[in-house]
Amino acid sequence: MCTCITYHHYFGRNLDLDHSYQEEVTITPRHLSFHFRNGTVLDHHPAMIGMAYNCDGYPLYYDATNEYGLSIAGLNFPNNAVYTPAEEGRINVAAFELIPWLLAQYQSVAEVKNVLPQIHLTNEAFAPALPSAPLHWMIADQNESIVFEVTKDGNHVYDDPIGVMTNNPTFDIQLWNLTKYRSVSSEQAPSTFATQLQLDADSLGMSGIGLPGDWSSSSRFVKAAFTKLNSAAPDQENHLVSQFFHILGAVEQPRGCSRLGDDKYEITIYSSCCDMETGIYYYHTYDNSTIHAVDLHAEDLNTEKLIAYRLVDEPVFDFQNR
Ligand SMILES: C[C@H](CCC(=O)NCCS(=O)(=O)O)[C@H]1CC[C@H]2[C@@H]3CC[C@@H]4C[C@H](O)CC[C@]4(C)[C@H]3C[C@H](O)[C@]12C
Repeated sequence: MCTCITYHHYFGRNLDLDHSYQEEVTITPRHLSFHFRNGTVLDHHPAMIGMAYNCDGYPLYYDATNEYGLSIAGLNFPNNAVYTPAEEGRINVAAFELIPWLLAQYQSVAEVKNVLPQIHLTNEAFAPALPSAPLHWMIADQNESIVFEVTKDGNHVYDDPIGVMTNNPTFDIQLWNLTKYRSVSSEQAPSTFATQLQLDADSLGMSGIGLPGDWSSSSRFVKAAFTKLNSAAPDQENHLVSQFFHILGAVEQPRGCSRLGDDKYEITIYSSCCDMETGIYYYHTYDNSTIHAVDLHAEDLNTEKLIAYRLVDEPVFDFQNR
């Protein structure tokens, strides 16, 4: 499972999975030539930065942001995502191509909103060993967020007024589910149990009782939404980035709490936070909580080959007395 959020001008996600594909922070320069399965070739386009599994020089992005700040993340959507074979006369885009297709051609969510209804997502695999993954996408810029889902009844483009997305069920149900929690609060609430019984508060934070604490997709949605929407951070770059990771931290998965089988557990492999204004991609991994950063504009972007940075994932302790 995964969780994706926007916060101020930042966009990022937790990638929750039992193993890493050796993904890397990956910069696609402006002249990498994209040969899309529908025949379109784009050999100059805005540069992009994000997390990708790089296969033969092609970036299979999980999440990415382009030079204009347009950002997209793919999240698991099992049993709901429906891709079908390419059809003549439609804008066929293989599911693995959606991120580069949009980031190479558009600058804002407003533009993307107009094209998504026309796109036909196909089930073409990148390679036989990499069949298409059942995904849905959160797409954002500095002004707004949307969610794109293709299910058995077609394309859905939802406004995402809270800037949060997780996995199943479909986005309309995730949003509606929030109504169950309409009375939880970050304030110190008065005793309302019954007029004839006044109950003292044992601690702070009690008005949040009722918020889910488990790691299911719909629970993470509620908890991430609550944490983000009540978030208060000093309005300075470094504090906002730090706060961003705390919001994602509220729904991160410690190894052991969600077992997939034998020795397999779902964990938060990495958490990312991309500055949509500057193109700086911040991340930390499961075993290294130092925030590392890669700057899109520190590279020569007028080139043709992927630029990739391996994730730092070794535990490191910074001793203060030796
Ligand atoms: C699994 C991940 C979602 C995390 C998640 O939600 N895990 C819940 C598991 S569980 O459902 O709870 O058991 C998703 C998110 C993005 C995906 C990659 C996108 C590019 C590429 C597309 C190709 O077509 C197939 C290979 C490819 C590398 C994809 C592999 C994998 O699919 C990725 C990592």
